[in-house]
Amino acid sequence: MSGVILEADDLHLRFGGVQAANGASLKVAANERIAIIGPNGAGKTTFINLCTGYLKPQSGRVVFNGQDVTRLSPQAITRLGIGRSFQIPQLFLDNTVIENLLLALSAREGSWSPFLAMQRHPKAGEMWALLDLVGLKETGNRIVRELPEGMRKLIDIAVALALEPRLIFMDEPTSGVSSTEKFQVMDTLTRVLDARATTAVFVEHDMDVVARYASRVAVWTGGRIAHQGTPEEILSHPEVRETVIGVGV
Ligand SMILES: Nc1ncnc2c1ncn2[C@@H]1O[C@H](COP(=O)(O)OP(=O)(O)OP(=O)(O)O)[C@@H](O)[C@H]1O
Repeated sequence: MSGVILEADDLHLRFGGVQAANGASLKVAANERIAIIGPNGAGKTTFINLCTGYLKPQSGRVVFNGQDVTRLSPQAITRLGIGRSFQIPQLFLDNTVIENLLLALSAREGSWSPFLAMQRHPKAGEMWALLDLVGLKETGNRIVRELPEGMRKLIDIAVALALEPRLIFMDEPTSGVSSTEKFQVMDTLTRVLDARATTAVFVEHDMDVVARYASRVAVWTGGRIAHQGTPEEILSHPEVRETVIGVGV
Protein backbone atom coordinates (compact mmCIF):
# COMPACT_ATOMS: atom_id res chain seq x y z
CA MET A 1 0.00 0.00 0.00
CA SER A 2 1.53 3.34 -1.00
CA GLY A 3 1.30 6.62 0.88
CA VAL A 4 0.81 5.02 4.30
CA ILE A 5 0.61 7.72 6.97
CA LEU A 6 -0.38 5.57 9.95
CA GLU A 7 0.45 1.99 10.77
CA ALA A 8 -0.93 0.26 13.83
CA ASP A 9 0.92 -3.01 14.26
CA ASP A 10 -0.19 -5.96 16.36
CA LEU A 11 -1.67 -4.02 19.28
CA HIS A 12 -2.62 -5.97 22.39
CA LEU A 13 -4.46 -4.66 25.44
CA ARG A 14 -6.24 -6.67 28.10
CA PHE A 15 -8.64 -5.23 30.69
CA GLY A 16 -8.86 -7.93 33.38
CA GLY A 17 -10.48 -10.85 31.58
CA VAL A 18 -11.28 -8.89 28.41
CA GLN A 19 -8.85 -8.86 25.50
CA ALA A 20 -9.96 -5.50 24.04
CA ALA A 21 -7.12 -5.39 21.48
CA ASN A 22 -5.93 -8.76 20.28
CA GLY A 23 -3.46 -8.22 17.48
CA ALA A 24 -5.16 -5.12 16.12
CA SER A 25 -3.36 -3.90 12.99
CA LEU A 26 -4.33 -1.33 10.37
CA LYS A 27 -2.50 0.62 7.69
CA VAL A 28 -4.02 3.94 6.71
CA ALA A 29 -3.04 5.65 3.44
CA ALA A 30 -3.36 9.38 2.82
CA ASN A 31 -6.85 10.53 1.88
CA GLU A 32 -8.59 7.26 2.74
CA ARG A 33 -11.99 7.24 4.44
CA ILE A 34 -11.91 4.04 6.47
CA ALA A 35 -15.06 2.89 8.26
CA ILE A 36 -14.60 0.55 11.21
CA ILE A 37 -17.65 -1.61 11.81
CA GLY A 38 -18.27 -4.44 14.23
CA PRO A 39 -20.47 -5.62 17.10
CA ASN A 40 -20.63 -3.94 20.49
CA GLY A 41 -17.54 -4.68 22.54
CA ALA A 42 -15.40 -5.63 19.51
CA GLY A 43 -12.71 -3.15 20.54
CA LYS A 44 -13.36 -0.34 18.04
CA THR A 45 -13.17 2.52 20.54
CA THR A 46 -10.23 0.84 22.26
CA PHE A 47 -8.40 0.86 18.92
CA ILE A 48 -9.04 4.59 18.48
CA ASN A 49 -7.87 5.21 22.04
CA LEU A 50 -4.67 3.25 21.37
CA CYS A 51 -3.94 5.24 18.20
CA THR A 52 -4.58 8.60 19.86
CA GLY A 53 -2.65 8.09 23.11
CA TYR A 54 -5.63 7.73 25.46
CA LEU A 55 -4.65 4.11 26.10
CA LYS A 56 -1.22 2.42 25.94
CA PRO A 57 -0.97 -1.11 24.53
CA GLN A 58 0.67 -3.95 26.43
CA SER A 59 2.44 -4.77 23.17
CA GLY A 60 2.50 -3.58 19.58
CA ARG A 61 3.12 -0.13 18.20
CA VAL A 62 1.61 2.81 16.36
CA VAL A 63 3.71 4.67 13.78
CA PHE A 64 2.55 7.97 12.33
CA ASN A 65 4.50 9.56 9.50
CA GLY A 66 7.47 7.37 10.32
CA GLN A 67 7.47 8.27 14.03
CA ASP A 68 6.65 5.83 16.81
CA VAL A 69 3.83 7.51 18.76
CA THR A 70 2.78 4.51 20.88
CA ARG A 71 3.85 5.93 24.23
CA LEU A 72 3.17 9.61 23.57
CA SER A 73 0.49 11.58 25.41
CA PRO A 74 -2.77 12.45 23.62
CA GLN A 75 -1.65 16.11 23.51
CA ALA A 76 1.69 15.22 21.90
CA ILE A 77 -0.08 13.02 19.34
CA THR A 78 -2.54 15.82 18.57
CA ARG A 79 0.34 18.20 17.99
CA LEU A 80 1.90 15.74 15.53
CA GLY A 81 -1.29 15.82 13.43
CA ILE A 82 -3.72 13.15 14.62
CA GLY A 83 -7.12 14.50 15.65
CA ARG A 84 -10.13 12.76 17.11
CA SER A 85 -13.75 13.32 17.89
CA PHE A 86 -15.76 11.38 20.43
CA GLN A 87 -18.93 9.29 20.50
CA ILE A 88 -20.29 11.82 22.99
CA PRO A 89 -19.07 15.28 21.96
CA GLN A 90 -16.47 16.59 24.43
CA LEU A 91 -17.53 20.21 24.52
CA PHE A 92 -17.86 22.92 27.14
CA LEU A 93 -21.65 23.00 27.13
CA ASP A 94 -22.04 26.36 28.85
CA ASN A 95 -19.71 28.17 26.50
CA THR A 96 -20.24 29.40 22.99
CA VAL A 97 -19.25 27.49 19.90
CA ILE A 98 -16.39 29.87 19.06
CA GLU A 99 -15.10 29.71 22.65
CA ASN A 100 -14.92 25.92 22.34
CA LEU A 101 -12.90 26.19 19.14
CA LEU A 102 -10.53 28.78 20.56
CA LEU A 103 -10.03 26.81 23.76
CA ALA A 104 -9.04 23.76 21.72
CA LEU A 105 -6.53 25.83 19.85
CA SER A 106 -5.17 27.38 23.04
CA ALA A 107 -4.79 23.92 24.55
CA ARG A 108 -2.74 22.77 21.58
CA GLU A 109 -0.50 25.80 21.92
CA GLY A 110 -0.05 24.96 25.59
CA SER A 111 -1.63 28.21 26.71
CA TRP A 112 -4.89 28.95 28.47
CA SER A 113 -6.50 32.02 27.10
CA PRO A 114 -9.03 33.49 29.50
CA PHE A 115 -12.53 33.35 28.07
CA LEU A 116 -12.85 37.12 28.17
CA ALA A 117 -9.97 37.49 25.74
CA MET A 118 -11.43 34.93 23.37
CA GLN A 119 -12.86 37.22 20.74
CA ARG A 120 -9.51 38.98 20.42
CA HIS A 121 -7.63 35.72 19.98
CA PRO A 122 -5.27 36.00 16.98
CA LYS A 123 -6.84 32.87 15.50
CA ALA A 124 -10.45 34.06 15.88
CA GLY A 125 -10.69 34.89 12.16
CA GLU A 126 -9.52 31.42 11.24
CA MET A 127 -12.07 29.86 13.59
CA TRP A 128 -14.94 31.78 12.02
CA ALA A 129 -13.75 30.58 8.60
CA LEU A 130 -13.78 26.98 9.85
CA LEU A 131 -17.29 27.41 11.23
CA ASP A 132 -18.34 28.80 7.88
CA LEU A 133 -16.91 25.70 6.21
CA VAL A 134 -18.98 23.38 8.43
CA GLY A 135 -22.03 25.57 7.81
CA LEU A 136 -22.27 26.77 11.42
CA LYS A 137 -21.17 30.38 11.16
CA GLU A 138 -24.56 31.56 12.38
CA THR A 139 -24.17 29.49 15.54
CA GLY A 140 -20.72 30.79 16.56
CA ASN A 141 -22.08 32.89 19.42
CA ARG A 142 -24.67 30.33 20.59
CA ILE A 143 -24.25 28.39 23.82
CA VAL A 144 -23.47 24.76 22.95
CA ARG A 145 -26.01 23.33 25.42
CA GLU A 146 -28.84 24.90 23.40
CA LEU A 147 -27.89 23.21 20.12
CA PRO A 148 -29.23 19.93 18.67
CA GLU A 149 -27.05 16.81 18.69
CA GLY A 150 -26.29 16.95 14.94
CA MET A 151 -24.80 20.42 15.35
CA ARG A 152 -22.85 19.36 18.45
CA LYS A 153 -21.34 16.49 16.49
CA LEU A 154 -20.20 18.87 13.78
CA ILE A 155 -18.83 21.29 16.37
CA ASP A 156 -16.90 18.50 18.08
CA ILE A 157 -15.43 17.58 14.69
CA ALA A 158 -14.73 21.26 13.95
CA VAL A 159 -12.86 21.47 17.28
CA ALA A 160 -10.69 18.54 16.17
CA LEU A 161 -10.21 20.08 12.71
CA ALA A 162 -9.25 23.44 14.24
CA LEU A 163 -6.02 21.74 15.24
CA GLU A 164 -5.35 21.00 11.54
CA PRO A 165 -4.84 17.24 11.77
CA ARG A 166 -3.61 15.25 8.77
CA LEU A 167 -5.57 12.28 10.09
CA ILE A 168 -8.75 12.31 12.14
CA PHE A 169 -10.32 9.43 14.08
CA MET A 170 -14.05 9.85 14.63
CA ASP A 171 -16.02 7.65 17.00
CA GLU A 172 -19.52 7.32 15.54
CA PRO A 173 -19.91 10.72 13.89
CA THR A 174 -23.62 10.08 13.24
CA SER A 175 -24.68 8.46 16.53
CA GLY A 176 -27.45 10.44 18.18
CA VAL A 177 -28.05 12.30 14.91
CA SER A 178 -31.55 11.95 13.44
CA SER A 179 -31.89 9.87 10.28
CA THR A 180 -32.91 12.98 8.37
CA GLU A 181 -29.79 14.86 9.54
CA LYS A 182 -27.22 12.07 9.16
CA PHE A 183 -26.51 12.49 5.44
CA GLN A 184 -26.38 16.25 5.86
CA VAL A 185 -23.82 15.87 8.66
CA MET A 186 -21.75 13.41 6.62
CA ASP A 187 -21.95 15.49 3.41
CA THR A 188 -20.67 18.51 5.30
CA LEU A 189 -17.99 16.48 6.98
CA THR A 190 -16.78 14.92 3.73
CA ARG A 191 -16.65 18.31 2.05
CA VAL A 192 -14.50 19.71 4.88
CA LEU A 193 -12.20 16.68 4.92
CA ASP A 194 -11.74 16.96 1.14
CA ALA A 195 -11.09 20.71 1.35
CA ARG A 196 -8.40 20.14 3.97
CA ALA A 197 -6.96 16.92 2.49
CA THR A 198 -7.60 15.22 5.83
CA THR A 199 -7.55 11.43 6.05
CA ALA A 200 -10.29 9.89 8.19
CA VAL A 201 -10.95 6.71 10.13
CA PHE A 202 -14.43 6.50 11.61
CA VAL A 203 -16.37 3.99 13.67
CA GLU A 204 -19.85 3.61 12.24
CA HIS A 205 -22.90 1.51 13.04
CA ASP A 206 -25.06 2.84 10.21
CA MET A 207 -24.51 0.77 7.06
CA ASP A 208 -26.13 3.41 4.80
CA VAL A 209 -23.45 5.83 5.96
CA VAL A 210 -20.72 3.21 5.48
CA ALA A 211 -21.91 2.40 1.94
CA ARG A 212 -22.05 6.03 0.95
CA TYR A 213 -18.97 7.58 2.56
CA ALA A 214 -16.27 4.95 3.20
CA SER A 215 -13.52 4.18 0.69
CA ARG A 216 -12.58 1.07 2.69
CA VAL A 217 -14.25 -0.89 5.48
CA ALA A 218 -12.51 -2.75 8.31
CA VAL A 219 -14.62 -5.27 10.21
CA TRP A 220 -13.64 -5.54 13.86
CA THR A 221 -14.34 -8.61 15.96
CA GLY A 222 -12.63 -9.81 19.12
CA GLY A 223 -10.12 -6.94 19.27
CA ARG A 224 -8.84 -7.07 15.71
CA ILE A 225 -9.76 -6.91 12.02
CA ALA A 226 -11.59 -9.97 10.75
CA HIS A 227 -12.20 -8.68 7.18
CA GLN A 228 -11.45 -5.60 5.16
CA GLY A 229 -12.31 -4.41 1.68
CA THR A 230 -14.41 -1.97 -0.30
CA PRO A 231 -17.91 -1.18 1.03
CA GLU A 232 -19.38 -3.31 -1.78
CA GLU A 233 -17.22 -6.31 -0.88
CA ILE A 234 -17.80 -6.05 2.85
CA LEU A 235 -21.50 -5.24 2.86
CA SER A 236 -22.21 -8.22 0.61
CA HIS A 237 -19.86 -10.61 2.43
CA PRO A 238 -22.04 -13.50 3.75
CA GLU A 239 -20.16 -13.92 7.04
CA VAL A 240 -20.14 -10.18 7.73
CA ARG A 241 -23.83 -9.95 6.91
CA GLU A 242 -24.62 -12.78 9.29
CA THR A 243 -22.28 -12.06 12.18
CA VAL A 244 -22.01 -8.27 12.11
CA ILE A 245 -24.80 -6.62 10.15
CA GLY A 246 -27.33 -9.30 11.15
CA VAL A 247 -26.89 -8.57 14.84
CA GLY A 248 -27.94 -4.99 14.42
CA VAL A 249 -24.65 -3.17 13.91
N1 LIG B 1 -11.43 1.14 30.54
C1 LIG B 1 -11.90 -0.10 30.44
N2 LIG B 1 -11.85 -0.95 31.50
C2 LIG B 1 -12.30 -2.21 31.40
N3 LIG B 1 -12.83 -2.74 30.29
C3 LIG B 1 -12.91 -1.95 29.20
C4 LIG B 1 -12.45 -0.60 29.22
N4 LIG B 1 -12.66 -0.07 27.98
C5 LIG B 1 -13.22 -1.04 27.24
N5 LIG B 1 -13.37 -2.16 27.97
C6 LIG B 1 -13.92 -3.43 27.48
O1 LIG B 1 -13.18 -3.77 26.31
C7 LIG B 1 -14.05 -4.33 25.33
C8 LIG B 1 -13.97 -3.47 24.06
O2 LIG B 1 -14.62 -2.23 24.33
P1 LIG B 1 -14.75 -1.09 23.23
O3 LIG B 1 -15.46 0.06 23.86
O4 LIG B 1 -13.42 -0.83 22.62
O5 LIG B 1 -15.69 -1.80 22.16
P2 LIG B 1 -16.49 -1.15 20.94
O6 LIG B 1 -16.30 -2.06 19.78
O7 LIG B 1 -16.08 0.26 20.75
O8 LIG B 1 -17.98 -1.22 21.44
P3 LIG B 1 -19.25 -0.27 21.14
O9 LIG B 1 -19.62 -0.51 19.71
O10 LIG B 1 -20.28 -0.77 22.10
O11 LIG B 1 -18.84 1.15 21.41
C9 LIG B 1 -15.45 -4.37 25.95
O12 LIG B 1 -15.65 -5.65 26.49
C10 LIG B 1 -15.36 -3.32 27.04
O13 LIG B 1 -16.26 -3.61 28.08
